[in-house]
Amino acid sequence: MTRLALIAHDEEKPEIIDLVHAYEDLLATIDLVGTGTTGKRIADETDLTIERKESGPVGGDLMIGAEIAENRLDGVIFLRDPLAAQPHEPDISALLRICDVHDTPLATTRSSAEFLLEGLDRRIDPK
Ligand SMILES: O=C(CO)COP(=O)(O)O
Repeated sequence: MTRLALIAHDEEKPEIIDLVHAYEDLLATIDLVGTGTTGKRIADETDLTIERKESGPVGGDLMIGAEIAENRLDGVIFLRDPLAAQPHEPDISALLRICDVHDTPLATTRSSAEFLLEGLDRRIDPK
């Protein structure tokens, strides 16, 4: 089954909730995993089931990165706040880097996330 990680910084959480609502039918067919707070918001505010790792700043980003290293993930949507420094910047950099190492599709903005989801949709259900 296709497995996708969903992560958003606090300023971007409304955006990821909106994105998830827009693609809820597709996402219901995908195995979802998220960082702690993002995952809780998705679980509380949609009908989707999502596995929750730790919160990003306390290791969640690294836990997602570990799944990439194990080739368990087909994609990562990580809506980052481009205007605020994060205390766990080294963990964020590690996650982005390991996506590059494994050529795991990574989207860090709304529009690129939509491209990623459309691509996963075509892969799941070729037309
Ligand atoms: O900080 C994050 C990503 O770097 C996201 O973590 P939360 O989903 O727990 O807020």
